[in-house]
Amino acid sequence: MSRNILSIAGTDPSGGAGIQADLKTFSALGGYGMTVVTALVAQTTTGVSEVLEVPPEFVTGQLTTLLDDVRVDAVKIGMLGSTGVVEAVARAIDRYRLPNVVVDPVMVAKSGDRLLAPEAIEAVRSELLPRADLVTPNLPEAAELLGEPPATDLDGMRAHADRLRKLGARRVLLKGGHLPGPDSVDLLVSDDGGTTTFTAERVPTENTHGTGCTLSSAIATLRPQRPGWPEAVRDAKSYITEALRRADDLDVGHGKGPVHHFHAWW
Ligand SMILES: Nc1ncnc2c1ncn2[C@@H]1O[C@H](COP(=O)(O)OP(=O)(O)OP(=O)(O)O)[C@@H](O)[C@H]1O
Ligand SMILES: Cc1ncc(CO)c(N)n1
Repeated sequence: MSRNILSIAGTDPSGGAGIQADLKTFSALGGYGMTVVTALVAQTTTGVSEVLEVPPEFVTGQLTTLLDDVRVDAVKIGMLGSTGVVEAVARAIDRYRLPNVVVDPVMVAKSGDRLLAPEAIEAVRSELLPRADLVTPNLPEAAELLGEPPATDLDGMRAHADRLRKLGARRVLLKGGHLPGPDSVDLLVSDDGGTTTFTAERVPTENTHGTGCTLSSAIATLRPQRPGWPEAVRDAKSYITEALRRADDLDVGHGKGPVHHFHAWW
């Protein structure tokens, strides 16, 4: 049976992050990809120049139109932008009992540009985390959600992941890509409180645009194809690592280029 995977996120005309990265990832990993757009973002490998938010009522319109027709097997939630959109998405998760909800709490692009209004962080904390089967923050995002300084080592990451679970997320994958060191280590805290680390050798590339979007989309796509979350995370981590290793094969833009979503095909 084919699996339908939905991305609820913003756009990236350069194709490396956001909805575009999500669709490529779903497709590369054997999912049928679908999208609900929350914001139109004028951005490329060098940064964001403009954002046009989609009104919350129209996000709801897209969701109800789609979900009244199509069965969804997993959801990846990325850039939401505003409190109203966070609330619209939370209502749809409840109304349609959406399964396998992966929340990537996107706040700031790699270029440093904000993708979530500061006042919307509270809505992500109170409305979205309790509805997430898995939340996938990077270290600064976890720190913002907790109102604490970012973790600087694995013990600190464990403490932050535990606290995010106390805020209601069923599982937390805290991404350690921002820590220095020869390895890039992510920490999964499962619904029973058990922890698993996923370690990959750090790839020496500047082309890291959209890594977070790609990882969360890979997990959402693989979850219905694997026995559990740890297996989905393990195989998603292999996918993003190989996509990073092959990123320099592409020739896209003058800044931080995209990862190679179709490395297994080309
Ligand atoms: N240079 C690298 N080599 C290997 N793995 C990496 C590298 N950079 C990031 N990763 C991995 O990529 C995944 C995404 O992590 P990262 O911390 O970069 O996400 P992010 O900051 O949310 O990304 P984004 O900028 O797209 O929002 C994680 O599994 C992380 O460990
Ligand atoms: C639309 C969008 N979502 C997420 C990110 C995170 O990098 C980005 N740059 N753009």
